[in-house]
Amino acid sequence: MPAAGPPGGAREVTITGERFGGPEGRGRTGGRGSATATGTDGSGRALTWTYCEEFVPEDEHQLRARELALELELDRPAILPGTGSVLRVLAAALQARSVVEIGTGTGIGALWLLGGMPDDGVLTTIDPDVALQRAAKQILSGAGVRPARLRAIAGRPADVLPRLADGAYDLVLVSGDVHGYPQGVEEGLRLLRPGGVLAVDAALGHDRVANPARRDEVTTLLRDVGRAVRDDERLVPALLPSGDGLLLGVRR
Ligand SMILES: C[S@+](CC[C@H](N)C(=O)[O-])C[C@H]1O[C@@H](n2cnc3c(N)ncnc32)[C@H](O)[C@@H]1O
Repeated sequence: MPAAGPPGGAREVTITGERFGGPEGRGRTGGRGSATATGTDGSGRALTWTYCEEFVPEDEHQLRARELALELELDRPAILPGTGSVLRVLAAALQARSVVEIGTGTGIGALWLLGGMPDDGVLTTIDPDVALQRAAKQILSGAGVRPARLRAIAGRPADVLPRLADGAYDLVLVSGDVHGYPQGVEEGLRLLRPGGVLAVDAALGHDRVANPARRDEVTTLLRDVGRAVRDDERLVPALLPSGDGLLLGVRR
């Protein structure tokens, strides 16, 4: 499957596995695919991106969740493995016992996060789609996640987030609907304890955010969210090119 790779010029990338991205989307695999990439600009950036995405492979449960996301044709792409592995590292480094995820999807992000959290850690995951959340719970249960570790709340994040306690969380992942990102970031700041981490998935918007010629609504919104996190004095920011971009901020 030919697909464009990360910024850096013309290139050809062939990745065996699932499709990801829009017209400028990068190729993506379910974690077991073979990958070849030829950076015709000689930069090797596409090859590097693919290598990093496949560096920490996904397990059978994550692959099942990814297949389900493809079958259901979710309007937003699922969290990619490069992003998931960084989230797991963060959860483990923080020894995160309380994590919030906005946008459950089919449970891919949840599996990565829970994989890094201690055994008594609880993930609160919010999604407006009840049926999807039920499917995610089945996948998580099949992966051996105890029910006590999962607080799945079916509802609109705009309604649910204000009910969560101030400063009580180690990590907040903002994913799901991009239009909810500004509120997700603001609520995340309120929910995080000092030293906690705010993470925003898909922050590079299929490579459009970095391109100033792209001024469509979603790209502009993502760019604004990035700047807001970068310029917020309550956060120590970073933007990683993993997956479709992972925007991070540590709560001061
Ligand atoms: C691909 S994102 C899920 C990302 C997810 N964290 C993962 O692990 O892949 C798709 C999800 O966003 C959810 N969604 C739709 N509207 C939403 C909203 N306003 N806020 C948060 N999530 C929303 C959809 O129901 C769907 O489950």
